[in-house]
Amino acid sequence: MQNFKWQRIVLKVGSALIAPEQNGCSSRYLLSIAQFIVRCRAQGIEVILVSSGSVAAGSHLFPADKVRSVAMKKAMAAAGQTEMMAAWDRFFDFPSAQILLTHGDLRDRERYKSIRETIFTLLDHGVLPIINENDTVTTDDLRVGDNDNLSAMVAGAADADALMICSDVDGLFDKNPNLHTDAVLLPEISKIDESIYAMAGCATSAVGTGGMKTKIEAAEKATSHGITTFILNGFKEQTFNRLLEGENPGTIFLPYEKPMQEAIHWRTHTASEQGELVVEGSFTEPLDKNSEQLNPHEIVEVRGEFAVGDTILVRSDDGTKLAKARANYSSCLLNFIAENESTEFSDEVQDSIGPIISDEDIAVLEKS
Ligand SMILES: Nc1ncnc2c1ncn2[C@@H]1O[C@H](COP(=O)(O)OP(=O)(O)O)[C@@H](O)[C@H]1O
Ligand SMILES: N[C@@H](CCC(=O)OP(=O)(O)O)C(=O)O
Repeated sequence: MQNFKWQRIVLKVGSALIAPEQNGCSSRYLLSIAQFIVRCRAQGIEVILVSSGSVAAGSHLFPADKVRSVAMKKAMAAAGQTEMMAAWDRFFDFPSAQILLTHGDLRDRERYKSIRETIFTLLDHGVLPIINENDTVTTDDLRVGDNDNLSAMVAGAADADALMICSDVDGLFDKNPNLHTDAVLLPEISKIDESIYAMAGCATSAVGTGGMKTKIEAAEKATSHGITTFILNGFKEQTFNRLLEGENPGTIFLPYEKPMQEAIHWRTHTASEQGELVVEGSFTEPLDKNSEQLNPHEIVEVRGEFAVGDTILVRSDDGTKLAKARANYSSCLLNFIAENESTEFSDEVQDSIGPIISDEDIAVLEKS
């Protein structure tokens, strides 16, 4: 028996729970999840719902006998999203709000802060945020691609205490339980490493995206921010009763004892790098204390094209990933000053613009 004390939770619901027959939305499994949301709110726990299912819900509106192009899947998402919102709304006598996001929104620091403020304002006014990826507008470059990772980014943005990923299996098993009858459920994970990822297989349902791999990635993102993460079976009503009784009905991933601060967590797990700065190997530790000392002649290579404000990966010349940082210079200007032999010129530029990377906007990475 555990004693859970949550103030704010993010509940992620997979497609198989929304549209088990891919024939519009079904209330079959949503009722017990909706009741859980109502009971949490009655106990003063704030809830944010991340709901998949728009593609599966919209599927029945399009011919099944044709190959489904990307454009058709986007159309299914657009049509299914309204069905999915309507399906949730039927259960609640409080208002809900739809938020559709892409990775392009979350990795931009200003838009990320704006999303945070909107979520907090909705919660302050008793409105249930229902979040999904904005599948209709995403491109390969802009998408998160799966709602497990999206829900972990949302949990970080919302300062949640717990992330509950509701799926079609009881939790994480040592191998895929849909393929191996002897698979064993792992009730508690205290450290996520390669051995945990090695157990994760792909989705086996027609509607799921990412399988267990993306759920473990989500758990890693969330627990490093101090957010307890669960993988749960959303098909079973008892899952939610047990949670409310303080029991773990699935797999619990314990939070890091020393969670990352919000800005560092965002830079590490949500912002994606637009380019790379390869620096001399001598320029290493402690990077978060001496990053401002980086001088242009220690730059070995500028990779990719990036603008001021983008996130860049700082790598040492032996290939080690050192940090993710805010680019205070565009790739174009950095190339120019790195190639210019004159120290006087680079000093002048730095006097006017400031350091190439700043101690305030850097997330040092574990060496890899
Ligand atoms: N080690 C594992 N433990 C549990 N499930 C696993 C494992 N490896 C692969 N899976 C698969 O992951 C699926 C859940 O992921 P997915 O279909 O993407 O669900 P959702 O739609 O809820 O996100 C399970 O149905 C199962 O087939
Ligand atoms: N954004 C997509 C869901 C993508 C996704 O991650 O699905 P799932 O693995 O079922 O959580 C949709 O609404 O259909």
